[in-house]
Formats: sequence, C-alpha cells, structure tokens
Amino acid sequence: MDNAVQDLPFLKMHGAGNDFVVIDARRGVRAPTAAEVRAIGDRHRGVGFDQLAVIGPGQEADADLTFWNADGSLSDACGNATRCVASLLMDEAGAERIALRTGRGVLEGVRDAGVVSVNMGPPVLNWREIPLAEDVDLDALPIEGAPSAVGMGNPHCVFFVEDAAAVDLPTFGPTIEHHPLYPQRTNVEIVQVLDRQTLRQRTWERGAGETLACGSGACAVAVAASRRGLAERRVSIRLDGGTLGLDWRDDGVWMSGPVAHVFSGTFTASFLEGAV
Ligand SMILES: N[C@@H](CCC[C@H](N)C(=O)O)C(=O)O
Repeated sequence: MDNAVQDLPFLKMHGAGNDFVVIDARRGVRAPTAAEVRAIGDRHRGVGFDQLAVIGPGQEADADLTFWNADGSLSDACGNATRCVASLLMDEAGAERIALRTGRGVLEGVRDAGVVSVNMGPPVLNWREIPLAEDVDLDALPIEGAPSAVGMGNPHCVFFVEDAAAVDLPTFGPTIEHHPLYPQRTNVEIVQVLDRQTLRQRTWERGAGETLACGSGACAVAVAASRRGLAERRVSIRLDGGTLGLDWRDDGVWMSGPVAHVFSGTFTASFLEGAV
C-alpha cells in the first residue's frame, strides 16, 4: 500500500468574520491529523483559521461534522462553521434544509431568502452538566458581577458589562478560559446591552483567542440575557465581524447570519509532510 502523503483540497469560509478551513472528507479525501491541523492553522506558514471543520459521510444525517480549534483542540460545537457547511451542502444538494451531525447532536440548517440559520439546540443550564468545578468563589473573579454559565454543546462564560470596549480581553479572556471553575476551559463572552433587542458581544474563544464572531457564544449570550431579564428571546447581536440574529424558541436556539466561501485551494503534500 502507498503511504505517501497526498495533496489535500480545502475551502476557506467565514461567517461574520469567524473564519474556517473546511475539508470535505466524504469521498476519497482523508481527514487531517492533529499535527496537520496545527500546521494549517498557522497564519504565517499555513492558511490560518479560528476553526477547521471536517465533513464526513453522514450517519443518521446528511453529513457528519468534526471541529478543531486553532490550537489543535477539539470542540463539539461551532455555530458559524455549522452554518457555513450547511450553506455549502444545501447548494450542493439544491436543497433549502439539511441535517448535520455534530458532537452536540444532529442540528438542522435552513436557508430562507438567502439567510442561513441553524438550530443549535436547547441550552444546557444545569451547572452539573456544563461541567463546572463546584468549589470556586465567583465573587473572587476579576470583574464585577457573577457571570452566567451556559452550555451549547461547548462551555460559555457570559459577563454583562457597562462598556464592552473597555474590557482588556486579551488579558481577561485567558484568565477566565483557564480558570479552575472550568476544568475543560471555556469560551468567554463580554456583553453590553444596547436595548432589549440589541446586544454587543466580544468573544474570547477557547483554543482560538479573540475572534470576530462566535455563533455558539451568541446563542449563549441570547439565553443568558433573556434569563437575566435584560433582553427579549429574539435579539440581534453585534459582533466585531458582523451581526447575528438569535431566536431562543421552544425547540432550541436558532442562529442566523452571513456566510462566505472565500476561496478553494490545495495543501501540498510537501507542506503536510512538514507537520509535526
Ligand atoms: N466559533 C465557534 C465556536 C468554536 C469552538 C470553541 N472555540 C470551543 O472550543 O468551544 C462558534 O461559532 O460557535
């Protein structure tokens, strides 16, 4: 058998500036190794991405999705990449509806008047299921006001502040990402309420750092704002890279927004052979 590394085709996509490398491993193309994911994620020597999504053949769904963060860690959920891949596969199938199996379960994607939405499922609000450490003093956190912990298949720690721009996210984000409260690390959202239908969000992502948008984070923010009585269940969230629409319905949190296929390319075998 020939074990030589082959070239690897990919697509570059983004949703509101949350950027992705997408590898379609359904037909003959292999999924990348963890070392290759890290090499591809290097914004200087590779292509760079917030997340890398691998599309696999569907089991109980139209396709399976696996998500990697830029640091080579895995995540069960990635809302914006799910919307990007949903758009891609709906184009391919000439369909307006699709089911994608992720670590968070089978998620439904729909396109309506050109807008791609995904039902990210119901939020997890039970602390024991997120999971959180139980012996941490929330009042000792370096910011006023206890955060809201929301699970969307991945962990989110949501802080409401008066002025989101004033928060030093590159310092504060990693402190919370690695806080002992979250044994599996966490995504961190800083939120300013503009009015009951409009929120401003900045995000520090687990495994990726500060990003221009985070879809599962926006779901967590909408849920937390509604539960705190700060906003309606249907809100617009302004992120650094664009605006997402959120609607917390009985069947789950629906998230909609822009998607873009930027370019397609091929990682060369010689580049992939250098991945360690
Ligand atoms: N950008 C994402 C979230 C990606 C995963 C996250 N960094 C994690 O490790 O949980 C989104 O759009 O949801």
